[in-house]
Order: sequence, then C-alpha cells, then structure tokens
Amino acid sequence: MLSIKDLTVNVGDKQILKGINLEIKAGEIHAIMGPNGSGKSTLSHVLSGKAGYDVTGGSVMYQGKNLLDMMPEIRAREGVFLAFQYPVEIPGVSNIYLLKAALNAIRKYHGLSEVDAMDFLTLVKHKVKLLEMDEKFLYRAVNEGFSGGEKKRNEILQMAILEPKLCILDETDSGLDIDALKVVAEGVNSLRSNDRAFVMITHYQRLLDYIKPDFVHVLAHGQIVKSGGAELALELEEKGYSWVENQVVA
Ligand SMILES: Nc1ncnc2c1ncn2[C@@H]1O[C@H](COP(=O)(O)OP(=O)(O)OP(=O)(O)O)[C@@H](O)[C@H]1O
Repeated sequence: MLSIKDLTVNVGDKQILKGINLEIKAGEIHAIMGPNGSGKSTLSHVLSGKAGYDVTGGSVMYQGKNLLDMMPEIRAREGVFLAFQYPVEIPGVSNIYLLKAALNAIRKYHGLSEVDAMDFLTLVKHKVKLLEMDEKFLYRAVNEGFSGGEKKRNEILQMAILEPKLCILDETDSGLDIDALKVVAEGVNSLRSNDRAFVMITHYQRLLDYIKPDFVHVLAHGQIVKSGGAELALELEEKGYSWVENQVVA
C-alpha cells in the first residue's frame, strides 16, 4: 500500500528526514516511536502533503502511484487520512457540514453520487454513538472550544465516516484520559480491515496496549534506527530510547 524509499526532507536549510525506508502493506498497523524532535510529525506531514517541507530525495509510492506528485486534496480523496497532533479549529463551519462535504468530495472523485441526507444522518449518528460522543458535537463549529480529548475523538469520528485506506494517527493518544483512550482505540480497532493500513505515531506503550501493532519502528535523528514487533514498544518503555538512538550517528 505504501512504499517509502530513501526519503530525505528539509525544512529550510535543515535536513530533518535523512533516508527513511518503510514498507506498509494493507491490513497492517505500524507504530512509529522515537524521541522528541526525531522527525515523526515531519514524516506524517510529508505524507499528507502539508506545505513547507522540501522533499530532497527518495520516493513515496501509494497504491502504485507517486504520492508526492499528488496535491493534498487528491491524497485525501485517494484515501490518505491524517489525524493531526493538534487538530485545527474551523470557526463558522459545523462539524456535520464538514463531514458531509468531505464525504461527498471523496464520493464525487470516485464517480459516485452525493450521499443521501437521511442515510448520512443515520451513519453519522451511529458512529457518534460508537465513539461515545454527544450528538451536540455534530452541530458545533469544527473543534472550536473542544477539549484536547474531544478534538482527538473528533478526528477518529472523521476517520470512521470517511473510511480512508491509509490512516496516519499523529499522537492521537496525547491528551486523552484512560477512558477516552479506550474509546479511541476501540474506534481504531473497529476500522481495522484487510484493505486498510495504519501508521500510528506515539510516545507511549499505553496506546499499544489497546491497539496491537504488527510492527514498531524507532525514528531517531531522522532515520529509522530499529524495527521490530509489538515487543519492541515494551522494551522501549522499559529502557527508553538512548540504547537504540545511538545506533546511528546524526
Ligand atoms: N517548520 C519548521 N521550522 C524549523 N524546524 C522545524 C520545522 N518543522 C520541524 N522542524 C524541526 O524538525 C525536527 C523534527 O520535528 P518533528 O516535529 O517532526 O519531531 P517529532 O519527532 O514529531 O517530535 P515530538 O515527539 O516532539 O512531537 C525538530 O528539530 C523540529 O524543530
């Protein structure tokens, strides 16, 4: 589904990603861990097409197409979804309006007609219930005045409605209390499928207690310095990052 080869990325004059290689197949969950400032968010932003990141080398193929050639909105319509570390507030635009517009944009891109208003309402209410959100959040402006945890839950709601193929979760667990973490994890687990892949950026093993990754990668100094299975996250929790991070000289 996603093949990243020797990806190098600069922000201004500074090289942030120094040759990332990652192969992600449909059905897999990959966790990316690593110390602060190692380049995790940079990687997720580059995949989503955020401006300000200069790809200086390497390639990113998504479902056989060059992802880096696609405009951010095309990436979204092709099924790439980024749940932001800091979800943006959109004053004046209701949550339900945004969800419907986003879903219809994807449907139109794939040659489908607009979703029926009643069907959409049924779908959205079902997902809201699943994520244990109050329906009133649907009618509030997107993320405006939402608590940190409510914003993260709202990101998962968007994901549940849009049903992307590649879901990138950037520190979705930060700011969540333990109950919210479980709800969010259940939301993610309910979306697990053989034709969908997840990249989860996280600092803590805690999230991985609820969402079992197939692979764990450690990003340090802009490179993946170690990869392993779910047990690697436990080892990191116990030993910290220094024992792996020094395997590559910055
Ligand atoms: N717009 C920018 N201008 C200057 N430096 C930047 C910019 N964006 C990222 N960087 C730098 O790139 C490095 C990697 O940042 P990034 O946010 O990707 O790290 P991270 O691994 O996600 O960190 P954290 O765990 O703290 O969220 C940092 O040193 C950061 O200061």
